[in-house]
Amino acid sequence: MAEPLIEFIDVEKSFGDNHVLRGVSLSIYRGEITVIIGKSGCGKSVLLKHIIGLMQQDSGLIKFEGKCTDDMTRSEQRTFRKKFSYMFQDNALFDSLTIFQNIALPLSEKGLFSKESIAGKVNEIMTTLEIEQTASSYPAELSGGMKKRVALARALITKPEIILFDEPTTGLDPVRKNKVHQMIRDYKDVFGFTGVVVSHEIPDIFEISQRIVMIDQGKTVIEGTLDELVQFDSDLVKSFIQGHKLR
Ligand SMILES: Nc1ncnc2c1ncn2[C@@H]1O[C@H](COP(=O)(O)OP(=O)(O)OP(=O)(O)O)[C@@H](O)[C@H]1O
Repeated sequence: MAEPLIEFIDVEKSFGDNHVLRGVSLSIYRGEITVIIGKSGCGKSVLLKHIIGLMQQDSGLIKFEGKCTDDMTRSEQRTFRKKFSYMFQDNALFDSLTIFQNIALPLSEKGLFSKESIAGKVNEIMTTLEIEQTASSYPAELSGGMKKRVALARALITKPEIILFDEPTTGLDPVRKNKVHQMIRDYKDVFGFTGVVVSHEIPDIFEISQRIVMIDQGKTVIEGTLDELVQFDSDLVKSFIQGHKLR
């Protein structure tokens, strides 16, 4: 099998007495969508934050393309992390910017595009996500579902190589939820990005993922394809894939 793009080996993380990650090992492969599932509070968001460098593990190794992050210079880590885009669970939109400006921000920060080119890209993605009518609104004026789509547009606008999605469809109605899943799949087919998705949308999310990682009690219970998961003889795994949302 190909070398993982991102690899966790026995990663541990505690917050005071709260031992959240107790030895998480997993592999993320290039061009695949990997979904991370597990009970609420088991450490899925914490895991994503380790990938993007917002948190540092207490022990264990995190590798990017075979190289330990601990052995990288800060500049090497920055270079790798520039390939990432992150869609936060709380959307993390800037309240003082309009929706248009929020979506345009990652492009204008790069300083590589003309105003016209940025406007074209932003308008295109807003149309695809059916939020074009919100361009001059502010985040506080939008519903939760609309804010999700704005955050999704902002994560996709730079066409990043790796996108981390933290519950991209929470709070959306079933039609919009399917649309977002479909969009993630379509974008992956067109741009070939690598996706890591934390989701409670089981089993719907399995339709767009090639690899599933399940975390329980701070450890990886299983990782593999849906077929491999189905074969796995564990009541916990079975109840998850049968659609129980163990919240
Ligand atoms: N910055 C932090 N400081 C202290 N504790 C934290 C911090 N971030 C997360 N935690 C704790 O880590 C645990 C795991 O949180 P996390 O948000 O990763 O769970 P999750 O699996 O993503 O949950 P959910 O499915 O509900 O979003 C929780 O007990 C949380 O309180």
